[in-house]
Amino acid sequence: MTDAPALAARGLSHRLADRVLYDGLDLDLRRGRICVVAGPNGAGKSTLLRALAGLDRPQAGRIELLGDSLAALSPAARARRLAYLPQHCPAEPDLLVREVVLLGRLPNLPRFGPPRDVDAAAAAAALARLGLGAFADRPVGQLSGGERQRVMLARMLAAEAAVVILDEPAAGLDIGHALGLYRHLRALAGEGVAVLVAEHDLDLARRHADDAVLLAAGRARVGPCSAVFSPEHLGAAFGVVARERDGRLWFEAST
Ligand SMILES: Nc1ncnc2c1ncn2[C@@H]1O[C@H](COP(=O)(O)OP(=O)(O)OP(=O)(O)O)[C@@H](O)[C@H]1O
Repeated sequence: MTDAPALAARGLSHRLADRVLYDGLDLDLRRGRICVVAGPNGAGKSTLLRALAGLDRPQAGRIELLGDSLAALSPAARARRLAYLPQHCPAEPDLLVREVVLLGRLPNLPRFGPPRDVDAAAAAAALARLGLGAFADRPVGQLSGGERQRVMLARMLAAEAAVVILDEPAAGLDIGHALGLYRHLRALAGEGVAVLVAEHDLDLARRHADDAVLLAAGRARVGPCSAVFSPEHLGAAFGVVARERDGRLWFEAST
């Protein structure tokens, strides 16, 4: 693994008509590491993730993906390097689970070419990894919300991208599957992928992140998870009283 970040953002800014979401934000995503983005509702997490994924042009700043300007890459070239799982990810309900997962290989296919053996193998591996083998031939519209979320995760894994960006992937998952999700993300990181996740569950975030971004009230704290997600910073960001006991966070409404 090289020391160069897989994705490097410098000076990112985003302003709404009436407020700033972030201004001059610098962030490096490194292979082998999980970075978690947290912050109150409306703080700008999804906005930041969309910019880092190349879906929206940042209002200011620049982003490099594996050494190239993100803005200069074609959508297909970008998607071969970076996979993005949005917060709400619709899927055609009649498609079979195996077909949805195979769609994750689209950026890798030769132009107008059918899936090759290598694509089928990557999709099958992603299905197996998420424990979805038994669902492979079911229409995705028949699955529960949590099952569908795992299918979308498998679709993202099938792309075999160097950087993965996930917007609240644990939302709607039971605790077992949420922990399983982070186990998969840690395994991905162990394979040299750079992982960025927006997460509302601060205990999950603190347990699994190496690095962190805390967005609140127009300010971005960026750095090692242990420093950024301190009780003091979290309490201030969410407007609550935060304490740490036995390594766990406890929150109370501030009076
Ligand atoms: N197209 C848009 N035009 C104007 N404002 C927008 C637009 N998209 C998002 N916003 C606003 O930008 C702010 C940040 O939205 P964003 O979705 O990034 O927040 P978030 O931190 O992901 O929130 P949540 O935790 O609720 O998912 C919100 O106040 C939202 O209303």
